[in-house]
Amino acid sequence: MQQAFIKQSEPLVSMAGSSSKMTIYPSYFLQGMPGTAEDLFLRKGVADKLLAIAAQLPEGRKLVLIDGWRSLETQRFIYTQTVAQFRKAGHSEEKIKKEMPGFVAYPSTDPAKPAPHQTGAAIDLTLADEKGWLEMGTDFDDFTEVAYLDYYEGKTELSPKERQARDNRRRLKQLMEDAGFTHNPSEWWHYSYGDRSWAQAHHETQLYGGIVPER
Ligand SMILES: C[C@@H](N)C(=O)N[C@H](C)C(=O)O
Ligand SMILES: [Zn+2]
Repeated sequence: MQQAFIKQSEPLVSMAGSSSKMTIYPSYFLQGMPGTAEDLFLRKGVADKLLAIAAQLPEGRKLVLIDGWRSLETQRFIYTQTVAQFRKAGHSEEKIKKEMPGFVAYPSTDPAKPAPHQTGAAIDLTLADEKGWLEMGTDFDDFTEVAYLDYYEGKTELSPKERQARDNRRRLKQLMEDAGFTHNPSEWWHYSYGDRSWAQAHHETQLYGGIVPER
């Protein structure tokens, strides 16, 4: 029997031009991936939370939204491409199996067990100021341990650039967690509100299921 997600009827809304303190950088569209659009969509409730975070940012600071709702086609493409990259880099099949769930979720055709971005409740994002994206220590989608959210925590010998990255990751985490989002320990850029990992972290019921309009 299909699980009833209590906010499943909530619409996806466009984030393009939604706030002067928020920009979109639809990375997968810009990389020419299949199933992408030159816009970024999120569940209305998730979008409202991000708009509230953006509104409280200091002058000159912005949120940069990199990816939100993701089609099955795009999730499949990223998954397949990343497995191929890991194999090319010489990673063992055991290492790939262990690391993939943290870096790229398995593409699901079951709306009751969706990959996080298929729900429209997961967001990849960063912070920017007048000079550009803030230092975070790695690029977006750098699938190495340096991207782990806590990578710089507990390290005593940090360069000035690494200290900046640690502090900026902390800033983003604080903003997101204060608004009720949950983080992905493997990726400093990935947060969610209302999907399965959020439900597990908050001892709540998952609010949103997948939106899988494709074959
Ligand atoms: C692919 C990356 N940007 C991402 O979103 N990873 C998480 C784990 C996902 O695919 O849900
Ligand atoms: Zn993500």
